[in-house]
Amino acid sequence: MTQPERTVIGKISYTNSWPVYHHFHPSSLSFPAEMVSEVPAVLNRGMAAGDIHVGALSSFAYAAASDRLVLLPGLSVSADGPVKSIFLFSKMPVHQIGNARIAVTNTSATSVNLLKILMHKAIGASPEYISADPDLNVMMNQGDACLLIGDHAIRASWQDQGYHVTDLGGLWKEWTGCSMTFAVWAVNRAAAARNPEAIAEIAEAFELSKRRGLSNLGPVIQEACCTIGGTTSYWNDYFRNLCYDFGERQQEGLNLYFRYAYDMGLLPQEVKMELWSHNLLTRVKE
Ligand SMILES: C=C(O[C@@H]1C=C(C(=O)O)C=C[C@H]1O)C(=O)O
Repeated sequence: MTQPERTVIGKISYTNSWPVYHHFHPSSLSFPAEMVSEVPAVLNRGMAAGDIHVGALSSFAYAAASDRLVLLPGLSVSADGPVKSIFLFSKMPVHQIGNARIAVTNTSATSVNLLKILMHKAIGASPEYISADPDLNVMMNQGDACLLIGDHAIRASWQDQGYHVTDLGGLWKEWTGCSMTFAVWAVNRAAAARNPEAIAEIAEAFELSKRRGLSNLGPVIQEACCTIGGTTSYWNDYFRNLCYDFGERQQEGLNLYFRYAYDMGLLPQEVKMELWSHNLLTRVKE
């Protein structure tokens, strides 16, 4: 007898996604599944290659692989203003960056491209970008500014080094008036076609986990305090500031980001977002 295929589910290792994953247990699913917890760049590669079948990834990476992926509805990591964990640290004020060198974290896709859009279109700067491991001190030795995301950005923001600190979610909101979506949940089209029942079960389990996680953030906050540090009130503010839905407001902001990314040649094709639902694909309103 052939072994049933194991469904591989991706999890963003950064705390920002924890409220959606806290009550999600692959062992409770009715079929064999395993979860891989990684930084976004690793999940992005796995989802594009088809090695990871379903889960969270950078919204930019979804767009780049949208011929192979469809979105799971109702899930994202978004912010309508400052995101509090995606920071540009710079030796000069952000509007004076000019053609300075910026070291960007190699763990991100969405924020690196958001930075390029903001620098070019909002600030009129033409910096040089180099990709680097996420380490504030090493990056600041390599350049005049650096971009960090997730827990690396949070930890770096706690060390006061006298740098200018710019929140990219805040800058995007100031410039466009829009919300920004950093992560989405997606499923591999072929995996969804092969096993729609499994994907339906996973989509429902994520939805339930998100609802439970957000209705009582206590355990997630405790875990964040223990593993990263910081106070209960810090993490309470952090999680409450993020939006985990993917409604019209989030879709509108993400569509605008995709349009700018395409204009600048960062994305090879225009993106028509498609939402998975049981045996049906729905196109997101443009
Ligand atoms: C809010 C954040 O969003 C993350 C940023 C990502 C990116 O830049 O590619 C990917 C996933 C998100 O979870 C963060 O990391 O702080």
